[in-house]
Amino acid sequence: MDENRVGYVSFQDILSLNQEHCKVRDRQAVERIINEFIWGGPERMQMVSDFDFTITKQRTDDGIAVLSSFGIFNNCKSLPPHYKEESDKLFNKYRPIEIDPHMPIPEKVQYMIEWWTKSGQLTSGFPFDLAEIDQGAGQFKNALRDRTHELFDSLRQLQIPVLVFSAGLGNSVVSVLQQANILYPNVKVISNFLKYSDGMLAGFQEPMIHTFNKNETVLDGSEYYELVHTRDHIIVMGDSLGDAHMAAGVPASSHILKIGFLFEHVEANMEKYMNTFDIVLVDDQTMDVPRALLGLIERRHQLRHPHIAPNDAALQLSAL
Ligand SMILES: C[n+]1cn([C@@H]2O[C@H](COP(=O)(O)OP(=O)(O)O)[C@@H](O)[C@H]2O)c2nc(N)[nH]c(=O)c21
Ligand SMILES: [Mg+2]
Repeated sequence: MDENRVGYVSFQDILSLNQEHCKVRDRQAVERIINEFIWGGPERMQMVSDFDFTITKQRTDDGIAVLSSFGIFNNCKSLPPHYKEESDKLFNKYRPIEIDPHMPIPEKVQYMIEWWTKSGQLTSGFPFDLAEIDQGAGQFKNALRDRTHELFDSLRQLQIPVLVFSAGLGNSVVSVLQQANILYPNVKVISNFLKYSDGMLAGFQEPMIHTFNKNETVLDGSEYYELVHTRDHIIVMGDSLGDAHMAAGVPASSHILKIGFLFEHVEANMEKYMNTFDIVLVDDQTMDVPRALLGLIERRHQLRHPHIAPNDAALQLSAL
């Protein structure tokens, strides 16, 4: 990408990337990739995002804790008496393994398969009304990052496919997105969905999505893969280190920009986040940075296709 090319955008001109809480290890690399995105246009873009604490906030204005997608389910009133207790036992056993900094990933994978399998077995053999999830999820439709609606509107207008990846419970994810009115046709949720047999819950549908296969390799051969595999400009967003690998499985030549939202134990985590994500946003509860990037892509797109009316004044360069 030639820095002298007309329309080349320099890092220092993108205001949202120059904010104090926006940490970037390699500004030149980020500048280059953003310019690739701008020149490639919306047709080459896709977005891959984690759900829990990436689309939902890590910290809310009113201090109310946001439940994870599994948390929304576990909170449902009609679950059998010992469900929560048993589920907590599994959590207390496997969660430390999941985040153990010393255990090699292949070893962890076995444990994660065990965890999701046992959780599926526990989530079996009793009736359950999905409306309960809707009730629980409804509380969190307003706990999405500020300006999530604007982000999803732009993605829809630019026809950029969005993959929401969650190793959590898909029914909760879909319910929150639906009730927030952002589950547009360009948005696809890949996650674990409840299965029913003879009116009773029967665990989760295949394929199992756990922490370490939560990436585009699970899409192989699917309809969605066909839709996105030529889109080699990818924005990845997540709040956990593992989320940075969600685009694994896309062609090696792809340009991937990784945005990480860091909130807890900022100092202890900073180095790892900086080494893992291209852009680290510290306690940023908005979608302003991804919106700014889309704004640049959209603006160039409009210059090339002037017959397309600007659809969101807030996304013009002057507002970035
Ligand atoms: C099988 N299982 C996995 N988890 C956790 O759910 C998370 C879902 O993974 P995720 O959606 O990829 O990550 P995020 O929540 O960081 O956005 C995993 O990282 C696990 O820690 C689980 N959490 C609960 N409460 N119950 C479960 O059965 C269960
Ligand atoms: Mg998350």
